[in-house]
Amino acid sequence: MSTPVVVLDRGNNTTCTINLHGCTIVSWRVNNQEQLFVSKRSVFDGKKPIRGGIPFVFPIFGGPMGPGPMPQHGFARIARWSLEKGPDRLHTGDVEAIFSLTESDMTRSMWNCSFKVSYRLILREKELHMNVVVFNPSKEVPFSFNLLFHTYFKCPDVRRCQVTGLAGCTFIDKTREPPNTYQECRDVVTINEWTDRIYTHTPPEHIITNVVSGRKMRIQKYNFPDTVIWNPWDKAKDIPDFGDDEYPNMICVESGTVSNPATVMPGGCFEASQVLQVM
Ligand SMILES: O=P(O)(O)OC[C@H]1O[C@@H](O)[C@H](O)[C@@H](O)[C@@H]1O
Repeated sequence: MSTPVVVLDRGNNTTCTINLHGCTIVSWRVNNQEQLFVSKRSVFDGKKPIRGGIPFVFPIFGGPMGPGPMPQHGFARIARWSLEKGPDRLHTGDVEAIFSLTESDMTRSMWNCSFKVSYRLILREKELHMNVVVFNPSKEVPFSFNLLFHTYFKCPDVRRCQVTGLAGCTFIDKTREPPNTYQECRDVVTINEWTDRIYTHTPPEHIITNVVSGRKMRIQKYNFPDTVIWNPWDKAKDIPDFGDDEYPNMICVESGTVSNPATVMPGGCFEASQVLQVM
C-alpha cells in the first residue's frame, strides 16, 4: 500500500515532495534538478522506512535501547504523519507546509510518553528550510530523545565530495568494533570507504562540494549539536533496499542531536532547524 504525498510547488520546476509515511522528504528539485538520493530499491509499502531522501529519525538514533519493540532509528520514520497546514504560498512566493506526529497506541507501545512533534517546511528558490518543535504536554514527566534529519544528498561520485566544518571535531567511529572516539585532523572530510561517524559539537555550517551538477550544498543547523556522516560503500550489498552499485551516488550528512539526548521538561519544548541551500 503506498502512502499519500504532499507536494510543495514553488514554480520553475522547484518542488519538494513529502511522503506522509515517516514524513519523509522523498524529493527536492531545484530548477528541475533533483538534490536528494532515493534508492531504486527503496520499498514504498507504508511499513518499511523509505531508503533515501530525508527520513525523520526520532526518538532514538541507532539500535534500540534495551528490550522492547522500538525499531532502529525510532518510530517517526515509519509512522503515519498528518498534514496540519498548507501547502500555502507566502507573500515571498515561498511555499510552506506543517506536519505533525503525536502519540498513538503504536508510539506508546514503544515509548510511553505524551508528545507532539511539529515539522515545518518552507521551500524557497534555492533553499529548503526544516524546523522542528518537540512539545511535552505532560504535567509531570520529562522525556529525553534523539532527533536527526537523515539527509541523503545525491552526487555523481561521492569520492569527489568534500565536507567542510569538521576539522578538529571529535567523532565516534561506528565502523570500529567497539566504536572508538577520535579527533578529525583533516580540513575537509572525504569518503573513500565505508564511513559511519558521529561528529559531536560541530559548527552550525557545513558545505559539501561536488553534489548535483558539480555544485555546492550548504547545510546550516540550529540547536543540532551533532553531524553524522554515512556511506555504506561495499556494505550496501548487505542492505536489501539499497542497490549494490548505488553507494557512489549518495552522501549522508545528517544534522541531529544524537551523542547526548535532548530532554524536554513538562510543558516545555525543544526546537531545532536545518536549512539546505544549493549554492
Ligand atoms: O539502515 P538504516 O536503519 O536506515 O540506517 C542507515 C545508517 O544510518 C546512519 O545514520 C547510521 O549512523 C548508520 O549506522 C546506519 O547504518
